[in-house]
Amino acid sequence: MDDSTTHTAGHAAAGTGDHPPRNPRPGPATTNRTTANRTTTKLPTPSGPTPVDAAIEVSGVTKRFRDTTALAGVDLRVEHGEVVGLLGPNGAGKSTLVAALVGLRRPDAGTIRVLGLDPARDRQALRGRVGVQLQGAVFHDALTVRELLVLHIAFHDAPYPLDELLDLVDLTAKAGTRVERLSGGQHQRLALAIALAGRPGVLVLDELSTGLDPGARARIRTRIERIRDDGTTILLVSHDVEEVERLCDRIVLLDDGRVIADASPTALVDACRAEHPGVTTLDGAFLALTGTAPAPDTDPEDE
Ligand SMILES: Nc1ncnc2c1ncn2[C@@H]1O[C@H](COP(=O)(O)OP(=O)(O)OP(=O)(O)O)[C@@H](O)[C@H]1O
Repeated sequence: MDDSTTHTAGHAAAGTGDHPPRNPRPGPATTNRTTANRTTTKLPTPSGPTPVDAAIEVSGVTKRFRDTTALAGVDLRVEHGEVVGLLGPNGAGKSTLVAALVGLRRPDAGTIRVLGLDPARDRQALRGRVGVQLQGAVFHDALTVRELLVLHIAFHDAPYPLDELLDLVDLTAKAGTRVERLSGGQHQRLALAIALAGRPGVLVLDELSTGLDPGARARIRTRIERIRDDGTTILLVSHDVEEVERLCDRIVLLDDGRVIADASPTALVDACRAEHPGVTTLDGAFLALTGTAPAPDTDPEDE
């Protein structure tokens, strides 16, 4: 995937209307879940009056790859300024959904609107208004970090100054290093810098801190908190339940290409506990709801 598709140019700084203050939607409702091999679970889902124009609106989206259904009718709404975590087991459809959200894949059916635009059709118009950090992004290896960031900064109307951007992702000391010489974690932070360069109103982060050491992870999370508190809408795709719990207002749980839960972290655990009394943590709720909990240890002497 090239840089231009991985990351965006343009503008949308704070105060342009793309990201008013954070405004998570309160209030319980229910979502039913039925699968052939698991119990039906009722979970709270946000409710209440919905504004006309959300930052991200996904409606009835399906995507098939030959005999695999990656997305099977996904509905998702992310309000302006909301921070939503997208969780799900391997193969749940998270990356496929992200690819559709950033215009890299067209759904077979359903509609997607990001800031009111169709990401597949209106990619140019969304450049700079949506920042995207994808797993495994590929950049121009021969450029230095500074050169690459200067290039991306030039795409935007109201970008971060270079020094601020480098500091934001802890790469000041690596500004003169060629991209090919970066470690995996440094490369990941460079991808984040590129996603952030134009101060986007909507940020899609796919595995924000995968591959980062604990110190780098903590620093990046603190910085994302700052960006979140400025009112940026964030969709955070992650396997890291702790990270999602810390950063997100709401969690959308995807399994087998379907949304099986949509609730605040606390509401999700509480609702899950009603059917799985042992569940006390988000980790536990994830395992119970997705049916991925390991089988209890069996004592051979019992057999
Ligand atoms: N290009 C493709 N061709 C065929 N099948 C695909 C393709 N991309 C994804 N799939 C399939 O679609 C399903 C969803 O994959 P996807 O990568 O979206 O899941 P994911 O939730 O991101 O998984 P992970 O957590 O492992 O990254 C999987 O069954 C996967 O094998």
